[in-house]
Amino acid sequence: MTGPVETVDVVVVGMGPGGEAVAGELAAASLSVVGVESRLVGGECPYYGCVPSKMLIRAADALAEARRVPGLAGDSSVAPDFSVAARRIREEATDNWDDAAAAKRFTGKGGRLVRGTGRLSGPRQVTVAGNDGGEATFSARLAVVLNPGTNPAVPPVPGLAGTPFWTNREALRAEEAPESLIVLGGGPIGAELAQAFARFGTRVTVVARGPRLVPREEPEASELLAEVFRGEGIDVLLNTNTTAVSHSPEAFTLELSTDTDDAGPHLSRLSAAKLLVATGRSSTLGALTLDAGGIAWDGRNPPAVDGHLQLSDGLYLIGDAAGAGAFTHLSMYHANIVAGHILARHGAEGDAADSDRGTADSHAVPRVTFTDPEIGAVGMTERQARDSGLTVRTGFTDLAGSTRGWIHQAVGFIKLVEDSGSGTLVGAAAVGPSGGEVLSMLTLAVHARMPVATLKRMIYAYPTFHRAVESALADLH
Ligand SMILES: Cc1cc2nc3c(=O)[nH]c(=O)nc-3n(C[C@H](O)[C@H](O)[C@H](O)COP(=O)(O)OP(=O)(O)OC[C@H]3O[C@@H](n4cnc5c(N)ncnc54)[C@H](O)[C@@H]3O)c2cc1C
Ligand SMILES: NC(=O)c1ccc[n+]([C@@H]2O[C@H](COP(=O)([O-])OP(=O)(O)OC[C@H]3O[C@@H](n4cnc5c(N)ncnc54)[C@H](O)[C@@H]3O)[C@@H](O)[C@H]2O)c1
Repeated sequence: MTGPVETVDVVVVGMGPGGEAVAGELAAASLSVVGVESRLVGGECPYYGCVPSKMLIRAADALAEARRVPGLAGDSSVAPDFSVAARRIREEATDNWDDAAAAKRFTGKGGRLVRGTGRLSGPRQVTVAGNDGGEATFSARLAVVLNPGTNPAVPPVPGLAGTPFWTNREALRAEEAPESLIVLGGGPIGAELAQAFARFGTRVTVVARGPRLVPREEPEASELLAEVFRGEGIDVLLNTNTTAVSHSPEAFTLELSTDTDDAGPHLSRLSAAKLLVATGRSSTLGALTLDAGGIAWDGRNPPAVDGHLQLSDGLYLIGDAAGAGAFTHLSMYHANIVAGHILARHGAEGDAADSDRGTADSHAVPRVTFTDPEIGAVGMTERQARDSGLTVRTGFTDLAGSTRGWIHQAVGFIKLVEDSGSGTLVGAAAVGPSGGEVLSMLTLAVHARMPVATLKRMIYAYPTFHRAVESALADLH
């Protein structure tokens, strides 16, 4: 049973980066928009994700750079103070995890913010269980946009539940660097935070279940990162299952089982002051009662959307929850497409504006893992390209062998993945200092399906990091 139903133009459930963008644009275009948010307007990225993690990483990289002075420019001594970065995160980035400014940004555009948990109660109807205990139901004339994001996943390791482990949310609220830290999971969250804490003096061990760090990236990136981590004093345990966790006031203790090639699993025990669980994300779709909106869901994979991100007519699913990648830029890209589609449907912008924004295209999604070296990548890895049936040529160049790489004493590489049938790049990785920035030209090449022949005729400034792209092109074979 629901109470009286209020009719508005658009309801957006989940005000993370994509939700906030679509709701804000439509409200500014004078549509009546209700934005529903159960936690913080802005979502994971500004409070517990991209922004605070990159502030911590920026600070940690400054420490690492200062430690590179010997051998280049004399002596240096570095006295890390985690509280400086923690204060910047608290005061400058998150306003002490208070979203008043973000909420005002939305309401200032004419939007109406409803704080609570939304669920579908009809194909284009949302019922909100308010954070204040009340309930409200909204029927949308034009559209319902679902942007619920994800939550940290917690693996079913015996003993883990109920211990005061960290997820990214607690780690990025830390006021001091712990003496020691076990990071469970070697994906982007685990890798970025492991290196950042280690550079502040924390003794870090990464425990990864699989055979490599950042397993979605090229194997060369995984190998290089493991080598760099070990060189910085971070222990990296691969192929390692955690069979039990216990916690005392002093420490977490993990029982580990490491797969070895020869004598069967190696059993060991590891203790540290803190435990960070970074083993992936869990879906938030269950709370949305998609079936009440006429959408069948298998309870696991995100349901399919069309090119305009619609689950059904006027019901959209965007952002991390749509399953095409968990990146802020992808959530914002979705938001732009959906806002154009809704405005066109409303008649506020013509069909031309909608077609200008296009339909969702995932062939050139860039991603950057902000470790040092930075791992920038776009499109398919070599494995993905081969598995998709393409005839593949790859080109590789070691950054250390380039002039800039040698001057800089950098480690890294450029790897190109070409579909030799079309003579275009379908994927690329730029790993090294500012790898995410070097990536931009490769993202353009993959996005625009630029012929490799054109790229080979381009002039690459000397001595830049991106000039290594020319060597990788010459290596395509
Ligand atoms: C540590 C970390 C670092 C990251 N670094 C980067 C990075 O450098 N670059 C990058 O591109 N991405 C990064 N990401 C990923 C990025 O944070 C996400 O891709 C981005 O936040 C996704 O936005 P979203 O809007 O889809 O979801 P979210 O940001 O998760 O927002 C969803 C919102 O919906 C709300 N919500 C959910 N269900 C309901 C409901 N039923 N009713 C009401 N509200 C609801 C939630 O409270 C949340 O506020 C990082 C993530 C983490 C955790
Ligand atoms: N720079 C960025 O853009 C950035 C940074 C951080 C996160 N993110 C996004 O956030 C998402 C989540 O990141 P994540 O690193 O949590 O997830 P992930 O799924 O990418 O990696 C988690 C890793 O943990 C491993 N794992 C799972 N269970 C385990 C266990 N019990 N013990 C040990 N290892 C285990 C998995 O095999 C996997 O390799 C990513 O998809 C990413 O797109 C992006």
